[in-house]
Amino acid sequence: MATRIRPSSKRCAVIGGSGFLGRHLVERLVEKGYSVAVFDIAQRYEVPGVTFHQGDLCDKQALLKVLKDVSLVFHCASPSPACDDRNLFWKVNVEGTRTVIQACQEAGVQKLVLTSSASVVFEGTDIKNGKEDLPYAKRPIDYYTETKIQQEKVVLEACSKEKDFLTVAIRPHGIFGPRDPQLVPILVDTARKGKMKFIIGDGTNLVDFTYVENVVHGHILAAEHLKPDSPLCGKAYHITNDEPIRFWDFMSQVLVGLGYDAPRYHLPYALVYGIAMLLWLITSLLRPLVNIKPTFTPMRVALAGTHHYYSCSRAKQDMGYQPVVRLKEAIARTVASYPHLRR
Ligand SMILES: NC(=O)c1ccc[n+]([C@@H]2O[C@H](COP(=O)([O-])OP(=O)(O)OC[C@H]3O[C@@H](n4cnc5c(N)ncnc54)[C@H](O)[C@@H]3O)[C@@H](O)[C@H]2O)c1
Ligand SMILES: CC(C)CCC[C@@H](C)[C@H]1CC[C@H]2C3=C(CC[C@]12C)[C@@]1(C)CC[C@H](O)[C@@](C)(C(=O)O)[C@@H]1CC3
Repeated sequence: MATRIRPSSKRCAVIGGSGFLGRHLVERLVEKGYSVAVFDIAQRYEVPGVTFHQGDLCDKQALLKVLKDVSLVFHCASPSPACDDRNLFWKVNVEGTRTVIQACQEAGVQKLVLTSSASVVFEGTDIKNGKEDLPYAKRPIDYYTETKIQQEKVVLEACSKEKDFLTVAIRPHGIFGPRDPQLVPILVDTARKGKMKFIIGDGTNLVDFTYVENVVHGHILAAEHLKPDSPLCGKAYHITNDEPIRFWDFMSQVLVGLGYDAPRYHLPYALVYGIAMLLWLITSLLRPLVNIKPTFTPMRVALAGTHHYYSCSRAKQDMGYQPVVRLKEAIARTVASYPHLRR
């Protein structure tokens, strides 16, 4: 019987490696001596020693070419949550992830690390120190979350010691840091439009914001601890900064750091949420005619006005996780990295 020659455990592929998290992950993997192949629909940078493969993860043949000689795959690709395109989310996050699993199994990949999201358990109501055993959201707040739930289920169910294919899911929350295309740019855009004067709710809600290097650290630890006899097989792990902060204090620190005023006036949560729902409904109905993207979506308002912070004790226990960059330093580094967004 022909025996398959196993590729080195340091040969990996990063699907979605051109994105914000993906690129930070690629850079750290290279520093740690991994040989890295990036698979993404777009190539946005170059790193010596990293090979780039442009393709859609829904295309199994394209994936197979890249995965045939790697033992470890990180899957951190997703359409942007802002696109709100249900068909695209299902095609890429659910069907595409099934294709990734099939391609991994056919190519003989041994480990798959998925970037999921802590929002898979978020329904718009308070979560305080949430653990991984919270049930998946029954009524996910948007299409992105709906498909992140299905994606995580598909990946964790595929974990099989018999097939020599192990999977684990990392659930980060509110990733921020240099080059993030979402959090700081949207925040500054909102401030420039004069809409960041208001605090939604009483302003005391605690939230996790997680520095990108800590998220990267969690992914690599997960990959290195994922073994047939380890507790990680087929499980999900919260990775946070382990320093919940008031949502509005975080926003204020970033805004003030960039020279903008901190929000001051309070608006009732229920009122803003109601308006956001109405706007979402109207823009959805108008979508065939015009594509309007409201700043205040129901998801953003829910995130801004509720508690949502998560325990990462499972990651600490099973993989020795500890954040490597504290929040104060993380905010300072992030603010310094956006000189072009200063007032
Ligand atoms: N940013 C956050 O706050 C956050 C929080 C929790 C989880 N996540 C998850 O982390 C992952 C990375 O997020 P990010 O913020 O870096 O997003 P990003 O948009 O910067 O990166 C996603 C990458 O996926 C690629 N991609 C999209 N569709 C693809 C396809 N069909 N085939 C191949 N590549 C494709 C994009 O080109 C992009 O480079 C996502 O899975 C996201 O759901 C993000
Ligand atoms: C207008 C608003 C009141 C203030 C603007 C800030 C806003 C842009 C960010 C604050 C929290 C962020 C966030 C995500 C996107 C950007 C924010 C809404 C997130 C929805 C991106 C996808 C992730 O998977 C996420 C759901 C997660 O679990 O981390 C994010 C949650 C936080």
